[in-house]
Amino acid sequence: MSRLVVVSNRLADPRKPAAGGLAVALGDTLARTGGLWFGWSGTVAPDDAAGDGQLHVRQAGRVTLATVDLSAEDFAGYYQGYANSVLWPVFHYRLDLADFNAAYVDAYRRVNRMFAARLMPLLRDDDTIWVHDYHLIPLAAELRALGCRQRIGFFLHIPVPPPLLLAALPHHAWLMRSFFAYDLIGLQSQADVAHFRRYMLNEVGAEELEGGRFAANGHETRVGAFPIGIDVQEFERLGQAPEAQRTHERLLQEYSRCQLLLGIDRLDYSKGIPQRVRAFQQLLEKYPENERSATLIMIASPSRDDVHAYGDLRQELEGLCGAINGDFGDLDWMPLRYIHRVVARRRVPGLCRAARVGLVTPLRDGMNLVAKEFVVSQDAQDPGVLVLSRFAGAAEQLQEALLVNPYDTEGMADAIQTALTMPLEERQQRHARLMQRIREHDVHWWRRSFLDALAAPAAQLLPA
Ligand SMILES: O=P(O)(O)OC[C@H]1O[C@H](O[C@H]2O[C@H](CO)[C@@H](O)[C@H](O)[C@H]2O)[C@H](O)[C@@H](O)[C@@H]1O
Ligand SMILES: O=c1ccn([C@@H]2O[C@H](COP(=O)(O)OP(=O)(O)O)[C@@H](O)[C@H]2O)c(=O)[nH]1
Repeated sequence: MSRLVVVSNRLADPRKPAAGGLAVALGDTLARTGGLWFGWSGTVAPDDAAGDGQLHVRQAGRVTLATVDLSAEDFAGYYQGYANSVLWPVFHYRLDLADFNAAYVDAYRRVNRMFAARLMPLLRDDDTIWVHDYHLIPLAAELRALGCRQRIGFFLHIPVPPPLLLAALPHHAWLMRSFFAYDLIGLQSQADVAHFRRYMLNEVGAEELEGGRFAANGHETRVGAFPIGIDVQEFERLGQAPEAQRTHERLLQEYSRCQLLLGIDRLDYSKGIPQRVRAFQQLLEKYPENERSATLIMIASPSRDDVHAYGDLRQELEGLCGAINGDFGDLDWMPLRYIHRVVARRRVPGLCRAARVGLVTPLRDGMNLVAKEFVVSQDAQDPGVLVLSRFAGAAEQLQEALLVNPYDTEGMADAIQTALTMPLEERQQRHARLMQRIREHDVHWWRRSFLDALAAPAAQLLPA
């Protein structure tokens, strides 16, 4: 059997908890298959250090972790710059937040070339290479230029915007053509596949062949939707462990007179956090029976702090939360608990189980694994209700959630009220259907279906 080589910017030690869906999912995948995980070490080398690109190799269970450092200049230009100030906002439909600084794309190319050069000597002939996410779109082209002949698959964890938005990227033609160096491209949803297809046909002039294949300039690639899932069994085990149980019991005690609403996100403008807070405020105004009862716990863990737009968001949010607590709070009740810290993953199931309503309301999101974790954490006899943005990738699968438009404050407040007052039988029915879908399409299904498609002959049809 060929060895799996996973390449991603962000790594996690598969034996440790991690915030961020990509690291969580890849950790779960590699813990099962073993293999090599290659990417950024998370370290920015000081200017006088031996230099960027220094390779560190260590073993974590069955997984070999091979990581490289970045220089301060590359970290700023590649990670904070092109990846998170250009690609992230554009792919999340936020052209207004994009910073098209010409130096960023140079750093992005440089780091992708450096990654390819460091990875190449570690590869074996029969390896299967699986590259992840927007940080590394040109990596396969760089590897091919160095003579790499192994099969290379790519999975994009973030959404694909409509072609005209993509075309606003100054280097879109170069970037999008570099996808043709991959044998297979996986996207999160059918909506993403539709946008990708239209871009390839309209902007690249690619020829569409059978089975999700596209051809242009003598190269061919395949594209399909492979919605990422969670490790349901592992998450259920986590939920039964003492730490999750303790978290659950402590919350029930502390908030015994309250109905808890919960949001867990990285503090990111794509997650619609201020919009959610405004909807909660509207709930308290429009349905005053919730005063002294409905309490929103909002975990907004620190993320990409040095990127401008993230700092602005933090300020906005802190102002909003303070205003709501000031306007509605009393000596013995605060409507909102805002926590700007990472919550250990082992506590997440206990937190979710204590909540009557899970609020997952991004303006745009590739998938959103918290939506799935919330459902799996519930007591099937007395489950909480998931309020889910129709703009999260997860909404294509989780149709039995209460789907909302996060831009519609009043509509969202009404949906939260519906969730808070939903009869037990309806909650049970919705939960059972959601569980079935999440179990069927778990992280192992995701890995298997992607890797099977990558191993299959190019002409084989992709799953619809
Ligand atoms: O690595 P960071 O810059 O700290 O950011 C964390 C991750 O954020 C994004 O996660 C995405 O992947 C999830 C799993 O597929 C998906 O559910 C979510 O919708 C995406 O936003 C990013 O794509 C990752 O590269 C980051 O590691
Ligand atoms: O304080 C936190 C915040 C998030 N997470 C985990 O990080 C992942 C977030 O993944 P998601 O797909 O929802 O969003 P992303 O952050 O990747 O955009 C989920 O597994 C969360 O349980 C966590 O463990 N602690």
